[in-house]
Amino acid sequence: MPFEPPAARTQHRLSERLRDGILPLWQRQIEHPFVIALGNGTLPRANFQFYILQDALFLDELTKTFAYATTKTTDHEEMEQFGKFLLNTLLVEADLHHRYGERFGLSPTDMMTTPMAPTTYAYTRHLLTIAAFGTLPELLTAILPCAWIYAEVGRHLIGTMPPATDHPYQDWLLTYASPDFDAVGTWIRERLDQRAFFLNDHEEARLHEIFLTSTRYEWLFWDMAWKLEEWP
Ligand SMILES: Cc1ncc(C[n+]2csc(CCO)c2C)c(N)n1
Repeated sequence: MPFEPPAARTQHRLSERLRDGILPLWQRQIEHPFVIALGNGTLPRANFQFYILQDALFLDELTKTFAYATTKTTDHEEMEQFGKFLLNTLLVEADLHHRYGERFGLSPTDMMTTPMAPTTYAYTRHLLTIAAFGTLPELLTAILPCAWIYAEVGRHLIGTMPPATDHPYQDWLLTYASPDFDAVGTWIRERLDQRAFFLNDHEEARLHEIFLTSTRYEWLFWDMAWKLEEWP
């Protein structure tokens, strides 16, 4: 059933209306057993390895959504920012993956020849379809949960239990709890909120649907790595 936004626009900011419309699902991200085990360091290495391999494939496609974003604006500041996100996604994440790849004895070829699991495939098709055919507000909405949820998960995990120096996933936790990473989500929210003024109810309803779908896929991504998802 399509998502029904609340009739009254009680929240001033569109980004807050989007999140408040699906708060229970939002909360369930930090309650997922994969996230809890990642935070307390008990996550089995096989699950983390599966996650890192799938995430490397995911990030390659996310990079392409930023490339599409530059074609949907004439504002130079936005074009510059999308270019920075594109490069940053490639560099920072490649570095994180490279380090874990080395630790787990995985070569870049191992990483790139791993097939996408069903959820990685479905989530990236969702993002790329909107990136190719959608408007800029639709694209910003599609990528917002990915930036926002990771910043919240990072902050939550570091806040509840600062990782010991021998924590196996310390790099991952510090990357996503860093203010630099939080700035990505903040910038996307600001841009989206600025554009919200020009959207009619129908267009806003479409954004609620897109936001819900991306948030569902973020939850499914943890779940995929927890269950080591396979194709039938
Ligand atoms: C499934 C999945 N979702 C979100 C992120 C977090 N993330 C990594 S790079 C980037 C964009 C800005 O560089 C974001 C949001 C992830 N790693 N994997």
